[in-house]
Amino acid sequence: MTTAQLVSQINLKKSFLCIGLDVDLEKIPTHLLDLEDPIYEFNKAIIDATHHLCVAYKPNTAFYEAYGIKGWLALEKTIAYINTNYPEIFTIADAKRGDIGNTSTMYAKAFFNDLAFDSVTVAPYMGKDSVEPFLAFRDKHTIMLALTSNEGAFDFQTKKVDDKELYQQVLETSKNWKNSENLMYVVGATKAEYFKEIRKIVPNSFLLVPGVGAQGGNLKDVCKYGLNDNIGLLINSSRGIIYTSKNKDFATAAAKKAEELQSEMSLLLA
Ligand SMILES: O=c1ccn([C@@H]2O[C@H](COP(=O)(O)O)[C@@H](O)[C@H]2O)c(=O)[nH]1
Repeated sequence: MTTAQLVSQINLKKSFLCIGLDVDLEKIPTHLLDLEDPIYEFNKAIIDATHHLCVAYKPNTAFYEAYGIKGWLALEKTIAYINTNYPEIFTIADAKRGDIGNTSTMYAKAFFNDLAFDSVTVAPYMGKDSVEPFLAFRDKHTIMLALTSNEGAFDFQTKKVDDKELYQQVLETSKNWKNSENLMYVVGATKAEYFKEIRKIVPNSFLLVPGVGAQGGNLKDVCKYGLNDNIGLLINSSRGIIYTSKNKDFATAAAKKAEELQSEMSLLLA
């Protein structure tokens, strides 16, 4: 999916919501556990109930890898289900990869070619030659960690390097990499006070913003400086939406939560 197509979906749905599909078997309704593939059945129900309210889904691969081969198959089936039934939805593999060049190429092939995700998250720590293999996939998007939502973000990301904070260096440096127009960045909703500065460095880039909901981030605070002429934001909520109810009504309960966020977004876009 191109950025223009993503923006057009946002305008159509009046939503820049991304729903995180972080499936934990201990948190899903128990009646699903009797089924052949509970993870997939849970996702399918959530997707069918919420696809009109969001523009993106973000499975975090850890929640699938934790269940071994069954988990990976459920991930494969989930992304195929979205691509087949809701091709207008932007898909994000939250895998936080990045390695020496030839290894990164294999990661990129796994998520872009084999699983057919639109995008994958990568860590910038190993630098340019670890990220450019992802950027070489011109019709895909690479979403690089810039300033993360967790407390530990302050351990390194805000430390000064050559007079600038490390996350600023990451943003500025990456703009010069080959095919950098395919880059988006992760910035945590819990770091709302940094968005003004971040928008000075990357005014036009899309930002994937996790941390609304369970981590306490606030949509309005992020939008104050985060929105740009192209909207430029994908706001993620995972636990805050998908685990609203543990009963048989879990999918409609999730849709209700998603609708609350979508309504707030539609007002901010008006
Ligand atoms: O800085 C980051 C980067 C990634 N994440 C991921 O986003 C979701 C958030 O889930 P919630 O349940 O809405 O808190 C999860 O997959 C994280 O690994 C992040 O939170 N912060």
